[in-house]
Amino acid sequence: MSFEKMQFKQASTMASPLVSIKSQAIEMSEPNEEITVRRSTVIPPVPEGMSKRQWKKVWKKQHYKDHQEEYAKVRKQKRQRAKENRRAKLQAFLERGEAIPEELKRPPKVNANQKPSGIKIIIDCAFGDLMNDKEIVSMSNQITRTYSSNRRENHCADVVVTSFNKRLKQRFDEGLKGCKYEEWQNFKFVPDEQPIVEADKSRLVYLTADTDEKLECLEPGMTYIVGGIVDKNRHKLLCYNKAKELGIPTRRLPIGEYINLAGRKVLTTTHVIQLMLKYFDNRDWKEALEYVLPPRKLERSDNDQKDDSESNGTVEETSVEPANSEL
Ligand SMILES: C[S@@+](CC[C@H](N)C(=O)[O-])C[C@H]1O[C@@H](n2cnc3c(N)ncnc32)[C@H](O)[C@@H]1O
Repeated sequence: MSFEKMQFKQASTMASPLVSIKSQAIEMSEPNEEITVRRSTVIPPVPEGMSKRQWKKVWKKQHYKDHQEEYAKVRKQKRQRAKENRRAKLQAFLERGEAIPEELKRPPKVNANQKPSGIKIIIDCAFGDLMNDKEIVSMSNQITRTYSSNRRENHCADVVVTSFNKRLKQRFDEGLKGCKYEEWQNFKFVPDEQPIVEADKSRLVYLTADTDEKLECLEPGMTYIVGGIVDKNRHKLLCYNKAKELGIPTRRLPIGEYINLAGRKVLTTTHVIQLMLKYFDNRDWKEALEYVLPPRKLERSDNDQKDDSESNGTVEETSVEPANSEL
C-alpha cells in the first residue's frame, strides 16, 4: 500500500474532523432525474507528516477514485443533456423552415472518403516525468482528439504513440477506461522508443518550434515526430535537444510565413497533427493554419497578446476540434 493510501486509510477512520473543505459526494436520485453532486464540507484530520494542502489533494483524489462510477454517470448525463439540447435547437430551425446555421453543423465522426496521406506520425511521449497530473490528463485528451481528427479529416496518417507507459498509460487504462485505445485504427501504442531509435534517420524529422529551419512541405514516406508534452513552455529546447542527441533533423512549422501570430509560435501536439492532416487537402499551409487554429489567435489584439504572455507563448488548445470543424 502506498504511503498516501495508508495515510488516507488511517485518517478516514479518525473521528473528529479538523479540516474543512468542499469535498464532493454524489447523490443518486430517481432514474431520469438529474444526478446531482452534493458537497459535504469536512475531511478527516491531517495525518502527521503531511501539510494541509497535500492532505486536501490526497483526500480529493481518493474521494474521486471511490466515486469514479458515479462521476462517470454525471458526465454521461451531461453529455446526454447537451445532445438533447442540440437536437431541440436543430428541430426548431427545421420547424421554422430555416436553414441550419453553420455553427450547429458537425462533420461525420468517420470520413468514409478518407485517403492515406502516406506519412507516419510519432507522438513522442517520453516526457511524462516532466508533467503534473493535470498535464497528463491534458496530454491524454490531446491524444484522443488526435485520434478523432485522424478518423475525420480527408487524409489520415499512421500514428504511433511511443513511450506509452507509466502515468499516461495508467490514465488511459483507468481514467479513460472504455475508450478501447488498443483497437484504434491507424494508431499504435508502444511502451518504448524503438520506432524512433531504430528508424532510418534520413526518413525522420523531429518537429520543434525551437529551430530556424523551416518545414517546406510534408512528404509521403517520411516520419514526423511530434513531442507529446504539455509544459506551458517550461522546458524550452527539450525536443530540439533530444533530436540533436539522436541525430534526427529538426524542422519548425512555417507559421510566421503565412499568418500573424504574436509571441513564440509553439502549438499544442494536437494542433500540430491536425495541421499536418489538413495540409494534405490542398498542400496549403495557410489554409491548414486558418482551419486549425482558433480564430482569436489569428486576429491578434492586445488582450490576446496578454493571454499568450500568461501562458508563456504556447497557443493553448481551446476547442476539442479544429477551429471550424464544429461545423
Ligand atoms: C507544446 S509543444 C512542446 C514544447 C516543448 N517545450 C518542446 O521542447 O518541444 C508540443 C510539440 O508540438 C510540436 N510543435 C509545437 N509548435 C511547433 C512549431 N511551431 N513547429 C514545429 N513543431 C511544433 C513539437 O513537436 C512540440 O514538441
